[in-house]
Amino acid sequence: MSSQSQPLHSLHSLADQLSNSDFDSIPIIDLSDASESGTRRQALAGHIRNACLNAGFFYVKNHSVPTETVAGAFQAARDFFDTTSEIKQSVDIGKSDNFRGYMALLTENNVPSNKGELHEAFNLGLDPSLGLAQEGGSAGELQHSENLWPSDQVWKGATGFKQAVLDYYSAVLKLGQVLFPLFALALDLDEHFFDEKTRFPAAIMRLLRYPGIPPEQRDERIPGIGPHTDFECFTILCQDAVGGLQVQNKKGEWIDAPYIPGTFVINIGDQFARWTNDIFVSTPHRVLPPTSTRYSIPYFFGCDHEVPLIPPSTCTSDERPNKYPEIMTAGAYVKSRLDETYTVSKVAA
Ligand SMILES: O=C(O)CCC(=O)C(=O)O
Ligand SMILES: [Fe+2]
Repeated sequence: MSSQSQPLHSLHSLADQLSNSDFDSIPIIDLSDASESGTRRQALAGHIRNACLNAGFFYVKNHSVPTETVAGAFQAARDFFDTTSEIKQSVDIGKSDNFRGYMALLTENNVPSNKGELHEAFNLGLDPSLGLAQEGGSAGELQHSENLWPSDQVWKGATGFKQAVLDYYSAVLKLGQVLFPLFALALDLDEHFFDEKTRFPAAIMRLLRYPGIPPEQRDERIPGIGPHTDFECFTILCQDAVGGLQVQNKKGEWIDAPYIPGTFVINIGDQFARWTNDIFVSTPHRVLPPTSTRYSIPYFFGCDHEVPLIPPSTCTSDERPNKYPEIMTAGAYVKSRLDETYTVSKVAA
């Protein structure tokens, strides 16, 4: 099906109505109908629309990413973070021009008045070996480039690690490509609206490990990850069963986003909020330091770097003029946000 979608309800009136309501839980959306056409697909897009206009967060089930692929990625994360600091330092983010590689504990800080965050990370982007990355890009934009992989010489698990991580990366990339047309329908756009804009998607993935600490040793200024919004269009997050992720509603209350087996958590990022003239909401979230080691894998999905973030016609009106008249490309926007957040690690590198 490719036709311009029929509006589900008036997008603007629903956006106004939902911006005046609040949420105290996060909806679970069944993606079984993602491959359907007609009314079932429209109904699915309607559920996604309500979630994006209200909480900015939802779970998806029946997403078709194989369980073994997810388990393989978590095992790879455990194996990597359990190696030596020498192996981790061999791929330190300080060696990357592009935010790729390993970040040690406390080197990230979403809230400048804090003292760092209690997680370590391994960052990667669209890997050239997948044959999808675009060369070059304009000055000031985020560039596609090589990832930093540990070599076989320093770690005998290196090849298996890369394979498991890229298997997961490719599977979640496909899920992102299933979601973009549904977001288009949710915005009353032709479902192919994003196709040309996501040929070389800015898809940055992170393996995260939060060490467990006893509650009495928690320092308020050292969160697991401090309150923040994500930068890209949307995030596909897989978390283990430990818990600690919380989402802030409009009243300022922190709502738990617990582990639900077999699901991913999807949340809207600032690029989508800006692009949709704030019809989609990008919601603050944080992770409390867990009492036992926690692993998670966020995957940040953006559009091609050179795409200008101009709100589509369905997102503006006389009553809702464009709030962001300064036109930025997606790549320049994300780079400016990464530069702000990653100052700590660059100084430390
Ligand atoms: O670890 C999590 O559950 C959330 C991570 C997160 O919010 C992020 O990396 O942006
Ligand atoms: Fe986040």
